[in-house]
Amino acid sequence: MISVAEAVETIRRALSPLGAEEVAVEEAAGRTLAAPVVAALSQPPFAASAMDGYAVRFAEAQAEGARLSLAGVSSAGERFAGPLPAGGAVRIFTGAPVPEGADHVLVQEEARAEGGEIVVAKAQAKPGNIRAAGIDFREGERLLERGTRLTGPALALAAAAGAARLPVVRRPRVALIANGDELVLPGKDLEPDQIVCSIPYGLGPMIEGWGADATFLGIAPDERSAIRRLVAQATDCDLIVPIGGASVGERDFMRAVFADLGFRPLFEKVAVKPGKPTWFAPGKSAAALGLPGNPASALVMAILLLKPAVARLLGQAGEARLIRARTETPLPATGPRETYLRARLIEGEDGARRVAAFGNQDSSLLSVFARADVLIRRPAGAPPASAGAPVACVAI
Ligand SMILES: Nc1nc2c(c(=O)[nH]1)N[C@H]1C(S)=C(S)[C@@H](COP(=O)(O)OP(=O)(O)OC[C@H]3O[C@@H](n4cnc5c(N)ncnc54)[C@H](O)[C@@H]3O)O[C@H]1N2
Ligand code: MOO
Repeated sequence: MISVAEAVETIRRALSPLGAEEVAVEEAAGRTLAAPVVAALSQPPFAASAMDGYAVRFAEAQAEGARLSLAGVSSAGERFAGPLPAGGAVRIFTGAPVPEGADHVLVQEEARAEGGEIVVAKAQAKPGNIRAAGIDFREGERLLERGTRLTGPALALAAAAGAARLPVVRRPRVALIANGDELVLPGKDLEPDQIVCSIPYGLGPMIEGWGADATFLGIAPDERSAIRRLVAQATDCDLIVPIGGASVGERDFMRAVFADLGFRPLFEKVAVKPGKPTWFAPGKSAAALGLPGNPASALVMAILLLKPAVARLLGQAGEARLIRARTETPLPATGPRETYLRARLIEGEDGARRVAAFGNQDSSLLSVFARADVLIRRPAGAPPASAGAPVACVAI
């Protein structure tokens, strides 16, 4: 059995980033850059006032009571024509170009207008209140790297730098296939021995949140031909995620059907709890990542393996950021599999973060999963941890 880290590495090696397309900046939220954003202009393009007041020469405006003659106005959008005359001041507004020759903006609260003159009402300590041209970024500067997920602030930066359209990676298409004679869609009356198929309704939004499109193709009964029919519908997908039927039971057909269809298994079990019967098999045009049928196992493995798979297709670095915290409760020793415990973070008043694992970690429990915000990661073969011990957590 391979470790989670090896499984992630295997998946990353087997998949390659998808092609690019161009979208308008207002359409690009949540997309991933396929090429760096390079500034087409400098920001600010000119030295700009940071305050409303008067553009002056510091040396002429330093002393309280100094008088300067008002030479004109510089507004945001319309600059004062010409340089600042000797002994002069230019009325200026925040964001307006600073006239040539001025090296200070006297804020209006520290000045008095008297007829055509400005009187300095408070001695000035040092020149300031001017934003130099290009302090945010300069033309030609590389601002955002390829593989960056476009957040609001990143898009504001791209727009400020003159990018009206952006090269982004095509959204990966992920198909979900449920499997099991016992499963029915939500809202249907249950016959005896049936349960509701729930996992796709959790995976779909998670996948969309990672930047891919998810389609639930339906439930295949435990029958090879039915599974094959659903797989055939996933033709234009990049990833197929069969759920359940992954284990060793006589009716666990998933891996076998995919193998028959030419998908080449690279791993069939992972040394992790929950989620051991997780498998990965790249095919000709798509790769299959099979998740276990137990709901918590499926969702844990989606976070640990499906998320990095989507990140790889998007050309992202995809390193999971770990959250450090101290465990609120003692934790048992782990067995030979790396173990992930559903848990809740508690922000301590002292700024120290604590994390409380739920008491029941059964891999069928969605009631616990829905209340969890992190997974505590315990290494394989770890000894018991006492309350207060530091642990690493993965965000859900
Ligand atoms: N003898 C062994 N038995 C099992 C082993 C093992 O190593 N030896 N592994 C166990 C582990 S660990 C897991 S996890 C499960 C997963 O098995 P499968 O992937 O084959 O899952 P199923 O048997 O199809 O289903 C398990 C469980 O989950 C329910 N399920 C399935 N799909 C859905 C869905 N879409 N929505 C909600 N619930 C679903 C299903 O009804 C079962 O209750 O195997 C252990 N057994
Ligand atoms: O790994 Mo299973 O996923 O332990 O319940």
